[in-house]
Amino acid sequence: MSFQEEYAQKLTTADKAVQAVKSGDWVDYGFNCGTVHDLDIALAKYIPNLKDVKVRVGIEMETPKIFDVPDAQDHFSVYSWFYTGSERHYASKRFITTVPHRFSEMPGYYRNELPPIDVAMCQVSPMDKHGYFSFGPSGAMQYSVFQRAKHIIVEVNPKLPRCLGGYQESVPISKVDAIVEMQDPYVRCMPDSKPSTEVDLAVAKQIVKMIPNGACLQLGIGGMPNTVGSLLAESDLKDLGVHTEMYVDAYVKMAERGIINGRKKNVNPGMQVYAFASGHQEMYDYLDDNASCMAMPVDYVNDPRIIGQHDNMISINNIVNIDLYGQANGESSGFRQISGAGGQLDFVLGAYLSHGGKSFLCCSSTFMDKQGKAHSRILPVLEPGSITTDTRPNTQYVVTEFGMVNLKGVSAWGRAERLISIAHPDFREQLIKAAEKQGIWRRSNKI
Ligand SMILES: CC(=O)SCCNC(=O)CCNC(=O)[C@H](O)C(C)(C)COP(=O)(O)OP(=O)(O)OC[C@H]1O[C@@H](n2cnc3c(N)ncnc32)[C@H](O)[C@@H]1OP(=O)(O)O
Ligand SMILES: CCCC(=O)O
Repeated sequence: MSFQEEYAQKLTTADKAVQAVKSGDWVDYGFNCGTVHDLDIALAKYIPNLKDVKVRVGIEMETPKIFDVPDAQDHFSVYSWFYTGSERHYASKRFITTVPHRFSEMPGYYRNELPPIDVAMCQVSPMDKHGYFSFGPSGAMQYSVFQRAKHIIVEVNPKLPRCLGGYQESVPISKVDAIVEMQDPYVRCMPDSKPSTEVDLAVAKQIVKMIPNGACLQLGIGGMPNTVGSLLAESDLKDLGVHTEMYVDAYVKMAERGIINGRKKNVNPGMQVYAFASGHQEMYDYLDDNASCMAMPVDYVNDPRIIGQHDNMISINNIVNIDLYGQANGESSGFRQISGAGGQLDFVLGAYLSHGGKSFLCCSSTFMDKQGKAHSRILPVLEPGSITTDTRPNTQYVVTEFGMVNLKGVSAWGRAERLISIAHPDFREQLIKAAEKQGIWRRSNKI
């Protein structure tokens, strides 16, 4: 049978395809812009017939339609690898939970730890002449999701870029059980980022000064890494490389200006290596069939041992807050889950293993709540419920608009002193008093 004949045989409608889902099943929805679209609409109609379905999602750019099913918790629950606004805003409905993970380990969870997925679905780009569907910008762990899945449905999106890669970036038609074609195709984009503030720029400028020519970059999710990317795109730096979990818009600008060429990369020279890509249409167009970009599984990209092999690896990630011990929280506000750990710790660890490498955790010194009250992001201790994404010995550079400190090898006294020095001046006295009470303050100027 030719690939085209096999395609025709497996082609079905979204409404029929979702009938493969039974009560009690584990369903995987894809993630990022690879989250299914027409299949989601169909399942939202069908799922009220079912009970106890468990659906895995992550990095949702649009709220899945199943979230709006009436009495959702009577029919299914959602396990999110990484919250965005969708999960945050539905959290009170109690059908969503998060799954703590280190992203580099996730393919292993699917292969070895988790119950096999009963019905696995994701978006793919159109089949190539060899019978393969590309996972597009959302490869990362999709191959491992399919490895033990009992039933596989792909949703073909002709607008999804075909992302070339090293391995596990695509699936052959022989492994697929059903094919659905997206009716009004488009690729989901990240919401437009808020314009950079003076504070973002003050943080970004300090980091950019620390980046040498020939460095290899990882920019994390969120406002500040984004601002650093924009500054880098306008900089005179040379011969930068990319080895990053998440490919973001700023890399395109840097590559088009010739700032990124990967010439100095000692691993995968010349290639921009990434696990998934989240951004806007221009970036997706850039990635399409681009032989200088390499989509790789996340257990390769985020493996700290691989990250550490890159000389001058520069990792830049955002945090929600940090305490005077240097414990950094990148994912929650007390008990409220905001996002996820993703690959933050993978890159913090990997960059430190790199010859000349540095990891930067950044945040504004204060956070303004919805009532307009300012709160310090540098705290005496993390609030109850807050998650320690990076434990204290792993934290290296911490940056706010008031400065940058390096905590590696620094004592408890020294950490408190350094972190207070980059806190907002309005909070420094309060922090000193708290540090005294906690027994970690001595005007010592000792490390
Ligand atoms: C995908 C990846 O893993 S890339 C590799 C690295 N991985 C990571 O860095 C993962 C951890 N980091 C992150 O998730 C992000 O960088 C964050 C959450 C730290 C910052 O992301 P941003 O998009 O800049 O956050 P933003 O400032 O828009 O805030 C997001 C939400 O958190 C809330 N928030 C942020 N800071 C605080 C705070 N100190 N206290 C209370 N709430 C807060 C905001 O109000 C907002 O909530 P809302 O949209 O429901 O109103
Ligand atoms: C799907 C999970 C993505 C992440 O953890 O960054």
